Parts: sequence; C-alpha cells; structure tokens
Amino acid sequence: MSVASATTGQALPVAGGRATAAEVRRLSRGHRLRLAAVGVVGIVSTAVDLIPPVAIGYLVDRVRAGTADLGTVLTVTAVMALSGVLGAAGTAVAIVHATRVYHAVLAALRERLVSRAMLLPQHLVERAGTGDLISRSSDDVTAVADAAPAVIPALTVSAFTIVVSLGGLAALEWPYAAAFAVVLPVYALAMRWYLRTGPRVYRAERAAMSARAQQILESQRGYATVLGFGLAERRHRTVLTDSWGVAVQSLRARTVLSMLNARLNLGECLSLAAVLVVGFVLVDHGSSTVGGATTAMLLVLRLLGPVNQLLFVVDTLQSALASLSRVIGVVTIPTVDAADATTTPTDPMDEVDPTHEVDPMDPADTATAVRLREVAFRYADGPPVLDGIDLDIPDGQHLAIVGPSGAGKTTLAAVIAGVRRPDDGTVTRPRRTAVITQEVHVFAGALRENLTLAAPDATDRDIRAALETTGAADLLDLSADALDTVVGTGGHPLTDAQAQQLALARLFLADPELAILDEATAEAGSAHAERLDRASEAVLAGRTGIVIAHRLSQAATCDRIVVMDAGRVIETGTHDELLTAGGTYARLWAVWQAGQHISANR
Ligand SMILES: Nc1ncnc2c1ncn2[C@@H]1O[C@H](COP(=O)(O)OP(=O)(O)OP(=O)(O)O)[C@@H](O)[C@H]1O
Repeated sequence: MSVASATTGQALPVAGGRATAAEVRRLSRGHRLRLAAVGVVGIVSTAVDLIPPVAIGYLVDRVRAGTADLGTVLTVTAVMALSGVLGAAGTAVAIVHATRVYHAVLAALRERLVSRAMLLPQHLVERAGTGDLISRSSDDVTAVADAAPAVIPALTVSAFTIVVSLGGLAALEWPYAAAFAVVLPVYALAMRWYLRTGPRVYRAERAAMSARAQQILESQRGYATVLGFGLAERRHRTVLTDSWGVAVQSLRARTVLSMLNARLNLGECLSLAAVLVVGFVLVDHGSSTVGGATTAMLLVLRLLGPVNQLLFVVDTLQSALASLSRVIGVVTIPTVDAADATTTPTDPMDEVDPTHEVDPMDPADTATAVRLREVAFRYADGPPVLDGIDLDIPDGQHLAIVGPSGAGKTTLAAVIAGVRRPDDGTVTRPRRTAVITQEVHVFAGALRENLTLAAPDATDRDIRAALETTGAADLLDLSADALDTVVGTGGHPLTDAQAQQLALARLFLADPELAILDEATAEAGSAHAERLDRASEAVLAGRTGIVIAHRLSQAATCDRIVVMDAGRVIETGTHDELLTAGGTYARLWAVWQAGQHISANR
C-alpha cells in the first residue's frame, strides 16, 4: 500500500452504554465482596465526619449561654480530633481498596484487549487503520488508568458525604436542607449542559488523536517509500495538520471545562447565601439557635467540596468513559476464532454484542467439512476478487486450489479460514481451522513457545513427535539448548525453509480439523520443496486439507483440484480427470512439466 493512499477508513466500533456496563460488571465479578466492604466503610466514615460541625454548633450555643468552661472546650476538641482521625482512616481504607479493585479490573480489561486484538478480523483492522487500534490500546487505556486518582475518591467518598450531610441538614431543621435543595437545579442545569456537550467534545478529541497516531504510524512504516518518492514534506504537513486538529479539539475540551467551572461557582455562591438567609430567619424566629445555624453553614461548606468534586469528576469520568467505551468496543468485537463456524457478510462492525453466539454447524452436514455458497469478495473499493464461488469439501478430503498469479487463491483461502469476511454468500467451516499463510512469523522466544502457541498443553514428547512427523527434527540441533533455543528477532536466525517447517510442526501440534496451507516460497524441484511437500502431506494426513498449490506437484497428490481464474472456479476434478479434459489445468500441467524438465536438464 502506498503511503499516500493510506487513510483511516471506518473506525473500529465503540461500545454502547449497556455493553460497556455489562463488560465492566463481568470484569468486576470477582470483587463484589470487596466493593460491598468499601461501601460500608465509606458510609460509616462520612457519618463520623459529621461530628465536628455538630460539635462546633454545640460549643457556640454553650458559649452564648455562658455555660462553656475549659473542660467543655477540651472535650469538644477531643471529640472533633478523634472523629477527624477515625473519618480520615476510614476514608483512606475505602479509597485504597476501591483503587485496588479499579486497577485489577483495568488490568483484566487490558489483558482482554491484547488477546482480542490478536484475533480481530483482519478486514476490520485494515478498514479502520492500525492507528485506531494502537490509539485504543495506548491513549485510551492510559486515559482510563489516569482517571483513577480523581474518580475513585469522588465516587467512594463524595457521593456518601453528600447523602449523609443532606440527611444531617434535614435532621437539624428541614428549612436548611430545603434552602440547599432550592439551589440544586443550578447544579442540575450545569450538569445537563455538560453531559450534552462533554462526551461529544471528548470523543472528537480522542478521534483526532487516533487520526494523528495513524498518520505518524503510516509515515514510519512507509519510511522507505516516503524518502524514495520525496514525500517527506507532504507527510510532515499531514502530521502537522492532524496534530493541529488534536490541539483544536483539546482546546475545545478545556473550554467546556472552564464553562463548567463558572456554573459550579454560581451554585456555590447561591447555596451559601440561601442557607445564611434561612439561618438568619430561623434564629430571628427562635426556631433555631445560633449554634444550629453555625452547624448548618458548616455542613453546607462541607457539602460544597464533594458536590464540586463529584461534578468536576464527571469531566474526568466522561473522558474516561469515552475511552472505556472505545476499548470495550474492541474487546467485544466477535473475533475470527469465536465468531466463525459460519461466516456471512454480516459485519461485526454493525452490531457489537458481547453475548455473540456462534451457529453450530448443521449436524446433517457433518460429512461436509467446508461449504461455500455464492461467495463474493473485494478488497475495499477494488474490483471483485472472488465471484460466485460454490464449493463443498467432504470431511477428510484434500483439495488443491491452483490458478495463475492473481486468480484469487490466497484470498479464497483467507475467506475459507475466516480471516476475511465475504461481501456476499456464506462460508461454513469446522470450528478448529488453522491456516499457514505465505508470510510465516517466527515469534521472538524459545522454540518450544513458538511450537506450542496453539497447543499450550503439548508436552516435550508431543513437540518432538511433531518435529519428527514434519521432518523438522533438525531444528532441535540449532543449538545445545534444543527446545529452549531462542529464535526470532534477537535470537537464533531461521532460514525461510526452517520457518516454514516450524509453522507446519506448529500446525500439526494444534491438531485442527481443517488445515489450510498457503506456503509459497519453496522453488519447485528444489530439495527444500520436496521436503516441504512431504511435511505438508504428513500434516494433512487424517484431516480435511486445502492446499494453495503454488507448485503443481502439490496439486497432483491431492484428492481433488479446483482451478481458479479471475476470481471464479473454472474447472474441478481429480488430477487425471482434469488432464483428460484437456482444459486449463492440463495446459498449466504441461507448462509446469516442461519447466521441470528444463530445470532437471540444467
Ligand atoms: N490486501 C489486499 N488489498 C488489495 N488487493 C489485494 C490484496 N491482496 C490481494 N489483492 C488483489 O486481489 C487479487 C487476488 O490476489 P490473491 O493474492 O488472492 O491471488 P493469488 O491467486 O493467490 O495470487 P498469487 O499466486 O500471486 O499469490 C489480486 O489482483 C491482488 O492484487
């Protein structure tokens, strides 16, 4: 893909409120007891925090009545100090435990995100651009983690303080609580305005960050192309434009925050004035003492902090929720693994459903391992690559797909494997399907880890048997460390042939019902090709197999051959039938055989 054409397409899905809540509930299932304890400790410690205002009011009344002596002052001070210590200790305990739960849930979410990201349907990631996925697993996860210091105290303490203090005001004299309640609509309006404005602004900020990440990533990936075509200046301008977009969106977000601040200040002034006026009237009418009015004012002052904190935290909470819904949007995409016993064009982008269930294969069809009906596929807005493909592969059959370069063989293999989703038609495959693609990846790590990726329970004996079966036992001689030999980036280098043998042994250990082999690098006639052909046959024995036959020697040994051209199946039959028919396969075979003779005679 050229750098210039790399654009962010349709973004990955964002989970709705219900899906987000369901996923958070699921992830925090193991922490319910701890959360209940946090609730109890939080309420008790905020109730204890009410003691100082009441004690000061009591002292004011005693002083006014002339009955306060040093003993009264000392007793009141001691009670206040004790309640302060107990309240603070309880609050600290509640916050520490709530923080632990928060981070445990976040760690579980992060793990899920990483494992899900590996299994995402390829077309979704390609369509959205990898920058979107990277931004979600970095910026968004960080935003959720960074929210903890603000959100946790607000949710665990402020909410309780508000409820308990309002109760205290009402118990003192109901008009005090009423005076505060009269001002609540000011807060409610501020909140309503903010909830309407905030999420939109934060989403735009995050989307701008994703777009910037995508552009930076593309510039780095296409470094050689950028230099080769003299695109550096243009790429620089694109990144600058996207960075400016982030700055503009961030500025909007901060402006919204300032406007929320102004509204909260107004609510603060009005509530203090209201309670002061009510206190004056009540004292004037003799229905409250000056000490009672003092307690009421102290309670309102005490309320303002948590109310502001809670409303302020809505800002951080909104931002964190926007990020959380983007992370959970990825986590709840049905993966290639989970979604696809049957693939239809229904796009997981259309609906993110965490309870997505897979239709089991029709029991009546158990003799048919693979079934394709009217399958059509195209890459993005390109021309059709597969068109009206119908295919049935009986259980245990080995099918070869042959055809000229660009005929659509690899694409068909990807659609059958569920790596790509057809635009039209249906694909049915066994649940346990594994594919070896043309690009074999060797993971940095021990040979053993590389082999047991898809079979974590395999013993060393199983691994050795797999290596023997696939003719790859010499991988054990790479170093004295045998299965502990570190391979991949920074480790022992593997040749293409060794990487392919490793992939075949890995597939053998995974023991899939359907194995799809699309390995292409071996040159026909070479010793390596013959060795790979034998390994492929050993891997396919006893299971259904599809071989994208880049060498016709592979096709000749299969039970059946499908010939493709321009995205369509043009011939199908056994090797002998197709030779007798004298069509495209017969011509390809003749050309291939001639090539073999030439190579042999060289
Ligand atoms: N990721 C992609 N994006 C866009 N077009 C693609 C992509 N992969 C393949 N194509 C196009 O789809 C068509 C079919 O390609 P495909 O690789 O499936 O053919 P093939 O028969 O396997 O060819 P080969 O034998 O050379 O591997 C080609 O025109 C190719 O350029």
